[in-house]
Amino acid sequence: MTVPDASTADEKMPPPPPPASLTFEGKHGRNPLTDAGFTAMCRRLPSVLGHTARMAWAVDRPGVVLLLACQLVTGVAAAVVLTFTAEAMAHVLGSGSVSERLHGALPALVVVTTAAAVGRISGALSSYADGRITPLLTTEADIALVAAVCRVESSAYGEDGFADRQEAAEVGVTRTRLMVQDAQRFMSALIRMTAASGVVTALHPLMLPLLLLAVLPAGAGAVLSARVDYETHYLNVGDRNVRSMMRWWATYSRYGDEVRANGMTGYLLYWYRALSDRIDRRSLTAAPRMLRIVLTTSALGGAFLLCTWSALAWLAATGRVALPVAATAVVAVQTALAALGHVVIHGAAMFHTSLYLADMRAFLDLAAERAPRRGELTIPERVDEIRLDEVVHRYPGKDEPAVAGVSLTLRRGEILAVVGENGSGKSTLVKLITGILLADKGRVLWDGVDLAQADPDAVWKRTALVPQGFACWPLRARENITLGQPKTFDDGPVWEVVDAVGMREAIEKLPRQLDTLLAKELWGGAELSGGQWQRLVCGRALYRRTPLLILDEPTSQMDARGEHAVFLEIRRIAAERITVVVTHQLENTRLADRVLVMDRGRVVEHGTYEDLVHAGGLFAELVALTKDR
Ligand SMILES: Nc1ncnc2c1ncn2[C@@H]1O[C@H](COP(=O)(O)OP(=O)(O)OP(=O)(O)O)[C@@H](O)[C@H]1O
Repeated sequence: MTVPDASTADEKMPPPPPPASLTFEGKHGRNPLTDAGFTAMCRRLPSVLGHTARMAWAVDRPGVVLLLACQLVTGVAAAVVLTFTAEAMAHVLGSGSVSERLHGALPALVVVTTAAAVGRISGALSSYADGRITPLLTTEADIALVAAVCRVESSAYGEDGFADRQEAAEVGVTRTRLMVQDAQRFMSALIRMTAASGVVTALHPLMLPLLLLAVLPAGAGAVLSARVDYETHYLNVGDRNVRSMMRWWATYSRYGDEVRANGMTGYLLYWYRALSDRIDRRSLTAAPRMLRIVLTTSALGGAFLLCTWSALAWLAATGRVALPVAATAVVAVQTALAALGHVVIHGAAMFHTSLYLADMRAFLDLAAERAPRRGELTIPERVDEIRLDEVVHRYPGKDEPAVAGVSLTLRRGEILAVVGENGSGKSTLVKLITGILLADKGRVLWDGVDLAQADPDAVWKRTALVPQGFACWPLRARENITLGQPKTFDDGPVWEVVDAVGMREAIEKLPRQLDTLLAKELWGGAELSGGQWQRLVCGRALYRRTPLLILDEPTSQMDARGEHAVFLEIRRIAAERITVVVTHQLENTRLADRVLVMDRGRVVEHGTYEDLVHAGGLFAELVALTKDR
């Protein structure tokens, strides 16, 4: 394992700590294998088949009809091949000259050839139907997952095990691709097996039980291997989740400068390798178990198979079955054996896939439970007053509330500045005002409507937010402004906000102006500076023209000109809305009608800039600190 460069520079430095050991546990961590034995597999198969069939039916009905028809034709063709093989054998091994015997067998051989050809064609058509259905099915599952995550209450992200369950569900989405294939192969093998078993049983009743014995060990082996594989996957979910996040953070071009200039590469690679080693170790522990399972079940299967062939030889040698019948039996046994083997193998594969699909479905159920269920109340177009009544919010796992009993009234036309030291609860307060988070205690009322009972979409339709950590969408410049509200028929309103945030010159210099893709690291296009991005994000909020405008540290990366332009615009449009600005630039609070000072989740001071600066409290202290440099 490589030790990071920074540490090796000093021999006495302790080795870096390994990544924390994470397991897919938490309160949702219940390994589904605890109830997935062999009987559970048999019980699960019809429901998994049914669910897949319903999903497939919803996305491609003609494809499903084609698939089912092909399965049926394949089965009938297999039965015809076997039946007419028996007839052909009877002629070939019967009495008469060679040419007479061949002549007699000819019609049956023609039927066998035709049925075999039909079977092959329907097999090819089945694969075609699978190829049609599977991509649509995977896309549907994928979109369902993305939509579910986008809709959950934002508090769900902080829930124990939520991210790991999402990661497990992502694997379920990728495994959806195998489900139709597994189901199709299972069904086709089942039909072929039924046809062949009928023929075999007709030849001698002893043959079928012997055949079953020959393939059952292989089936048990496949199920046991699937369990071991899933168990390993289950143990690795947490580590894989962290590893893929680390991978993204370490390789994302936006963070490349920090990684390089702070000498992080060595440690990040150590981290990445340590996690990968841990995952590999678990997988390698599983390998000998798998080998033991395969060897044991193969040996058992081989022994039973020997018994089957010996029994057939004995039946023929003792005259219990006629020679032509014995010859057909060889073909039928081969067919039944192959089909039975496939039934068991593909049944086990479906069981395997169904374990992952179960994770996906369980996550979708969880996400549905976490979807907002607040009520249907709507919010008027124009909001005159937002009132907070003793509002408290505590994040899960925290002892202290982030907002600890805040009462406040915001009125239309007013600008409120919120200040306070790091961690004092400003951003949390903003999230409570917008209904992103709901109050644990107390109420947030928009014109008398309690946000806990209001339709969140109605609330967010009337909200524009510049969050502290904003997104630089890999979209065109235009969509980076209109995203969330693409209402323009021409670019007039877009240019208006571009002007308001002083970005006209920068946008006009882009190769395709508003059409320029702002995603250099992905597909070319252009890149903006940090401050330019922040101006654009402010433009995005201003473009919405909503009754509530909230800006959380909106100008932290801007130059003086940008900051001036943004605050001028905020002032200009303030009469029409309620505006909240969170800032550490205390001078900027001069533009506000009122300043709210927060400390440890509480409002400790409240007034105009002039009042507070002379009040000798926390605000005055913070202002003095900004001047003492
Ligand atoms: N998602 C979260 N989960 C758990 N705790 C959180 C979360 N977000 C914030 N906190 C905690 O809540 C408290 C208030 O955080 P908040 O982000 O509201 O502070 P802030 O005043 O906006 O700070 P800053 O000035 O640094 O932006 C902090 O103790 C923080 O650790």
